[in-house]
Amino acid sequence: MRVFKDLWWFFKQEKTAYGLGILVLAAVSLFTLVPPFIIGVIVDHIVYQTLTLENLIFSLVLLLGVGFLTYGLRFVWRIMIFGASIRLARLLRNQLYEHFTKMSHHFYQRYRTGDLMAHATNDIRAVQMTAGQGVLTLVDSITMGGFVIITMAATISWELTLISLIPMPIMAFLTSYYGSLLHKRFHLAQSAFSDLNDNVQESVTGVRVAKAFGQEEDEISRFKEKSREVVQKNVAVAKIDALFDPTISLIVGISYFLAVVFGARYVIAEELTIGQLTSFTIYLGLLIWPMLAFGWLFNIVERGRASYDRIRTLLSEKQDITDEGALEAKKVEGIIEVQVNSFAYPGSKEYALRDISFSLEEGKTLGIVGKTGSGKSTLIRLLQREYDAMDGKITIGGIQIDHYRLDDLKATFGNVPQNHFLFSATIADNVAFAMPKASMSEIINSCKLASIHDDIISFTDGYETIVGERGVTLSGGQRQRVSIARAVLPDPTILILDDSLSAVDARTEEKILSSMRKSRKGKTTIIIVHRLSAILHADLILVLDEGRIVERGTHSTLMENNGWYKRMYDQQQLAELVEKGGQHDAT
Ligand SMILES: Nc1ncnc2c1ncn2[C@@H]1O[C@H](COP(=O)(O)OP(=O)(O)OP(=O)(O)O)[C@@H](O)[C@H]1O
Repeated sequence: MRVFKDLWWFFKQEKTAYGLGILVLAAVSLFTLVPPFIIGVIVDHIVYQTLTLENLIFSLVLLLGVGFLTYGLRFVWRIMIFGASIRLARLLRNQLYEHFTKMSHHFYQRYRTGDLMAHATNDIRAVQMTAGQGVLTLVDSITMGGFVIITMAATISWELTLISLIPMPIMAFLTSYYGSLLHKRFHLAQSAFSDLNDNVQESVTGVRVAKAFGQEEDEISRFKEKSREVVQKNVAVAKIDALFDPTISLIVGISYFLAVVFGARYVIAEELTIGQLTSFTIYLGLLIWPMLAFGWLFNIVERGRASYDRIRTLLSEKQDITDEGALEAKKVEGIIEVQVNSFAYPGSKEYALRDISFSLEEGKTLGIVGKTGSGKSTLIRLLQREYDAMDGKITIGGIQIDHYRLDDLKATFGNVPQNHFLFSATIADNVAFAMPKASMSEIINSCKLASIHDDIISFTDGYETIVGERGVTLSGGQRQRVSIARAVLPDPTILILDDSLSAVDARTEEKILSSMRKSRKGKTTIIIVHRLSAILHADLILVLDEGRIVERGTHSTLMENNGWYKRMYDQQQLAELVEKGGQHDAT
């Protein structure tokens, strides 16, 4: 029952709904006691042949009246209690969603998407059940059960009541035992479901890779295996679930047996009337629901507790990048100065960056190159404050980046990440993602800048073309250019292109870069590339290797250096020449 204590904050917040709902529920329990009583009285009238038409009509009207009243009241408590539980689900869903959106990359590395989805659906449903069905079963088993037992004992026979209730403690013991078993098995079923969710999510996302490698059969059999596991674990839950009802029916059956055997003896001894025994057996029938409710209560509460614990654990995950210590709102601008002595990713022992120091005047272009895994993306992640835990400091305009507000910092950067993502929406909406109020001409301008405008207008629906999940209807190069258009639309103070031109040909790349040079005059641009011809005009080029800067300068100074940069540049030039069949480009 601890979950009720844990959810107390919500019950307090919804005290009117729960207070009224519980009162009405109790009133319904009270009114339910009336019909068995009336039936007992009518039976006695029949037995003693004292039934008059007036008596009968009066009793029937009373039965009808009580029937209609409980009908109305049942509607009211449902709206009150179940309505409140739906509001709790909405509240938790919103809290979780808000929390997810605030969490950093590190969080998403630790939790699998499938798990997070399962928490946001199944767990919330289980908590909603606790706040709705759970409260209902708790209140109903206490009020209805209590009222019925008191009425039986006070108005009919306390001895017969005691005898008929003898099997009850066994039921309490069994239901609590089943409850704890259920909790364990439910936990396993839930994690198997999370696993399956994860598997589906990964398979759907990677379906093209699976097809390309002819791995469909393997994927299908992996899925079947996971699916079989989920079924197995859920059957294990269902087996315990299935024991609840028969156990309760058996115990109720024994109660009936005791009531009829001993009740008949009381009737023969004339200590009870037949009408009273009739009422008694009907009351006993009324006890079935509270007993079932009692059994279900364990079930619901066990699930609710496990789910609520998981949700709270998620919600208690601290945001690792916060606004704490930030100044008042301030535009982020000025010279970028980086002094990173060392940085390792959380949980990793290896340093991803070491002794990185450079400065970049506002409006200049920085090129970052180096072998794969040399730390290029890491450097720009630190610059955008995606990770905090580093030894060193990064300032923009003389102010440490963690002294800026996060919103201000985010508004400064336009980023085209390596693994860009297009939403299942129109191209125009995708481009305007960071600036939903952008005019159509602004959207078109940024698409022209990204050299994607001509492609877009060649589609039947032009800018209204819907791109599928992750942009499956567009080619890799087109998707890259839509992402570039999205990043340049707000005309960011600092634009970052992280290997964002890899899928376009050299000529298009040059076209995009030269129009950017024109349109972004006076604004900072950071370009990470593998094709060195893209950064010939950069004001500063850093060559990284194993997390350190091994060369720095402009294209011409680096060429004089005779190091990795020159070797790489010459190699790439040669490769390009070979590609063109040994012909120098005349254009
Ligand atoms: N989230 C992470 N957690 C732990 N280690 C990471 C993480 N991201 C990158 N690394 C490691 O940090 C090092 C630098 O990676 P980074 O992505 O910065 O390289 P890169 O130069 O951008 O490579 P590429 O050219 O392939 O994009 C690599 O050894 C990589 O394995």
